[in-house]
Parts: sequence; structure tokens; C-alpha cells
Amino acid sequence: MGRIFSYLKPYKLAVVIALLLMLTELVVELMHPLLMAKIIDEGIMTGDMNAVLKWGGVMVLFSFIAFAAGIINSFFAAHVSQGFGFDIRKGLFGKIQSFSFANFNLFPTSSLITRMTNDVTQIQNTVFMSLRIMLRAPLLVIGGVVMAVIVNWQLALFLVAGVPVLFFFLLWVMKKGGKLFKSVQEKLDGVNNVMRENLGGIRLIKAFLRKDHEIKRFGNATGKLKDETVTALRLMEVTMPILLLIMNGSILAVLWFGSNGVNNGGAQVGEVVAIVNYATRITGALSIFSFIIMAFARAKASAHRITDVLEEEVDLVDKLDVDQDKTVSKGEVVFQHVYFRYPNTEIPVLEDISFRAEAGSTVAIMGATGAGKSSLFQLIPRLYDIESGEIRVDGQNLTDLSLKKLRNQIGYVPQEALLFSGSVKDNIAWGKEKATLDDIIDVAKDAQIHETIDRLPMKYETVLGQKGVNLSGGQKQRLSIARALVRKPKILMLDDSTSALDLKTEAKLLSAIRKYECTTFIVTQKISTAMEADKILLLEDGRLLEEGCHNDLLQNSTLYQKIYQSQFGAEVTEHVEAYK
Ligand SMILES: Nc1ncnc2c1ncn2[C@@H]1O[C@H](COP(=O)(O)OP(=O)(O)OP(=O)(O)O)[C@@H](O)[C@H]1O
Repeated sequence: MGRIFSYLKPYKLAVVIALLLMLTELVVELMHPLLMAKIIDEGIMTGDMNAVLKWGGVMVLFSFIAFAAGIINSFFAAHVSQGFGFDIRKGLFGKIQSFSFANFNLFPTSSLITRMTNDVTQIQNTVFMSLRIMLRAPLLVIGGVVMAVIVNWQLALFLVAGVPVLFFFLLWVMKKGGKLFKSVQEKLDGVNNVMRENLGGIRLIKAFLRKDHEIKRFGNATGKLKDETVTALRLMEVTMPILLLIMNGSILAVLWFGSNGVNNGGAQVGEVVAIVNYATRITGALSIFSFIIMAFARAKASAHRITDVLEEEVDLVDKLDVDQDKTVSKGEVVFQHVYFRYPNTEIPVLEDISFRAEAGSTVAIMGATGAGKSSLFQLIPRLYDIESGEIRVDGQNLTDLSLKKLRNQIGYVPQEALLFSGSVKDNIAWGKEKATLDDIIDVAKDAQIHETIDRLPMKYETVLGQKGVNLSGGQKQRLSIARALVRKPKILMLDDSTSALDLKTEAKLLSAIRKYECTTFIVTQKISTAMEADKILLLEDGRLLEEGCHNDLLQNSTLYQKIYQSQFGAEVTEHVEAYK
């Protein structure tokens, strides 16, 4: 929680000004019944018109001050709350960018989105309310009781008795409400999750005629949200009648004993009017308070959810003594007895992997689905840390390099090509901020996508839809490759990124990539791709089964021969003979 409040620090002065202005409003409000008592007792009861005008004038002046203070207070409250929300969102976004995949496992994407949007809005609104009315309500209650005691302490006792009971009751409501609203926010995560999956998979849903199933799934999620919200609101709703019952009882007692007091000279009419007036204001403040408590309970739950993200320890960071000058200059990659398992899982995914990828060479990684190809791939840009063994790049242990320096020299093309909304040019330049149009065209040519772009209505300026929906799978893959090439990386990583390309285009692409003289890793299922590589790593169940070039494996590896046979359908022995 303290972490959240630290975001208010830059607005300290504005907060103080807003609170002072709110206090001004409060003092004026508390003075009103007192001034009214003066008008009645010194003016109306004694028939002194001057006293009426004098105290009436003071009342008007005070009202004007309160009016001005209220308006200026709103300006400051808006400035603070909006700035505070903006800073928290920025902080959250920055923190999420530094998350490792182990961190991501703890926070589902939909929950992170709710935390960044709805949760921040909840606490932003609460800060605004705090500076406008939240503190005013309890202070008005306390101030009202104090003023009532000053006016007539005997009558004020009836208020003093009721207020603390209500105060503790409301605090209990807030605690209970906090838990309920935490659950409401979690249910909101659930709704967002269904929405996210639904919109992301809308083609599949239509093709599989799963509309009704999806509507039911959404109904379930949103139904849970409704039920949880109703439970939380019910708790809040009962507070108001209880509050009114106690306060109206107090007012009745003040009137009853007040009228007796006036009759026997123990109290004046103005005093009774003033105390009833204070009691009414306190009742009003307490009803606002019950509403505020609901907002506060909700904000408390949201603040905890935000703090959980902000305080999450990022487990994949640079070593403290990392040498920032060390960099990747050639691109040689060596694995030595590498073991790896995903965070929070038991079964190792990679076991005892050792190989050397010479700088500038091409290494193909093959194996059945689930063999561990993508997992091995992700270890090179250090998206995950290994369990044991060593990965060396240009002779340096991966962890001795700063993540920035390492990843700066890597061009990574994931299995699923992902494009961002923006133009074709923006999408390629995303790989290197300062890329010129010439750079972009050059890499597009090498990635065999230039001709396609040239045929687009606005060529390189053509805006791509969400996730680049107006391009085919193969075109998206090539655009992603251009984005990686524009970095002029020392290590290029293609995770099955040429799967949608025909043989001719793929061959041209691979030969163009050679020009870059980078170490290229290609995860592939296709022998035609592997044939071009200097080295093929054949994985099976997380182990490196064979290692060698196409000819070696074709002669010595039964598994490779099987894959070859399945793809070319020819008698392997003939080919083996042909290569001899
Ligand atoms: N994020 C993850 N958390 C836990 N286990 C995972 C994760 N990703 C993959 N695995 C497991 O690791 C193993 C290897 O998966 P990997 O994706 O590396 O295989 P692959 O050879 O690339 O398969 P494919 O060709 O189908 O992409 C699989 O058993 C898979 O279930």
C-alpha cells in the first residue's frame, strides 16, 4: 500500500493546497449553525435587526469563501488524481515490461489489463474524492460533535452517544467490503479473460460454430461478476438504513430533551435549533461516509492488486556486477551440458545439451513436436535462465552480458508472426529505431517481401490492420524476418518462421540472409531448409540425439532418414548412395 502512496509524492504541494481549501469549506459549514443560533438568539428573539444583519452578512461572506474554496479545490483534486493515475499506469507498464516469463505466470494477461485500467481508475477516483469530500465527511462528523458540545454539552451528549457506534460499524463494513470488492475485481479479470480469448479466436469460433458455447461461457463469467457485485453492494446498502435509524433517534432525543430544557430554562431555542442542525449535517456526512466507504473498500482492494504487480520481484535481471561494456561482436554460441525446466514445473524440458554454433554459420534445429526446439531457442536471448550447465556467446557466459547488450545483437522471429498496428514501414523499423527508408527497403528485398509491399496501395506507408490482418501468413512471416534483419544482428533466430514459404522463396531468402554473416538458428520441420544449414541439431524428448550436416545425418541417423523419407517419399538408401 505504501508503494501506491509514494506515487503521491510529486503532488505533495497540490495535495496540501487541496486539503487546506477543503478545510476552509468545512470550517465555514461548521460555522453556519452557530451563526444561525446567533441570528435567532441575539436578533430574532430580542427583535434586534442590526444583529440579524450583522450575523446574516457574516454568513453570506463565509458562503462566498466556501464557494470559491470549493471550486479551486476541485481543480487541484483533478490535477492530483489524474496525474497520480497517469504515473501509476506508467509505473505498472514499465514494471510489466521487465517481467520474466516466470513473473508472467503469476499474473494472467487479462488480470494485468484489469489492473492497468479498472483498478487504477478505482484508486484514481478515490484520490479525487478524498481531496474533495472524503476527509470532509469524517471531519464534519467530528467537528459537528465538537461544535454541538460547545453550543450545549448536555444536549450534545445524545449525539456523542450515537456517533462512535456508527463510526465503528462503518469501519467494520469497510473491512468486510474490502474483501468482497477484491473478489469483484477478480471476477472482472474473468470477464476480461473470456472477452480476450473470444475476440482473439473469433475466426475459429465462427468456423467451429461455437457461438452459443461462447455466449454461455461469457454468461457464466459475467454472471459471477454480477453475483459478487450484488453481494458487495447489499452489504453497503444495509449501512444506510442503520445509520439513519441511529441518527434520527438521536435527533428525536435532542428535540424531546431540548424542548424540556427550553421550558425550564436549561436551554435556549437557538441552541436546540443549532444542535438539530449539527445532527442533520452529521447524518448527511455519515451517509456520504457510507458511500465513501464503499469507494474506499473498492480502492483498497484495487490498491492491493496494483501493489502486487509493482512489488513483484523480477527474477531475470542483470547481475549486479555485470560489465556494461561487454558485447556480442561475432555471434559464436556454445551450449555446455545445459539442463532446463520451465519455472514452477517438475519435468526437465532440455537435458544435457551441448553443441557449438560457429560465428556466421547456420544451425537448423529439428525434432518432433514437443521435442524442445522452441525451448532451446528461447535460452539464447535469455528469455529464461537455465538450471545448470553453461551457455557462452563469443566466449562469455550469457549471464555476464547485460540483457540489453545481448538482445541488441539478436534478431528474433517468433513462431507466430506478430505485427503491430501501424504502417508497413513502422513495422519493419520497429526492429531498429533509426532505420532509414533505404535500410527498410534493403531488408524487405532480402526478406523477399519487397515486391509484395510494392503492390500495396500505399506501398511502405500502407497501414496494417490489427495484428496485420490484411497480409497472408507467409507475408507476415517475411515482414517479421525483415524486422529482425534491419537490426543487422550478430545472431538471427527464426522459429519455424519460414514454414509458410514455398521452396523457391525460402531458398532465395536463406541465400540473402547469408549476406548478413550472422549466426543463424532456424527451427524447422522441413528437410529442404535443414539441407542449407552448416549444422543440424536433431532433438528428441529434450535430448540432443544427433548433430551434423545434412550428408552426415542422412548417412548416420535413422531418425533423420525417416524424416527425409516422410518428406521426399524416395528411398533413402538411393540418396545416401548418391551423396557418397
Ligand atoms: N511455458 C511453458 N511452461 C511449461 N512447459 C512448457 C512451456 N512451453 C513448452 N513447454 C513444454 O516443453 C516441452 C517442449 O516444448 P517446445 O515448445 O520447446 O517444443 P517444440 O519442439 O518447439 O514443439 P513444436 O514443434 O510443437 O513447437 C513440451 O513438453 C511442452 O509441453
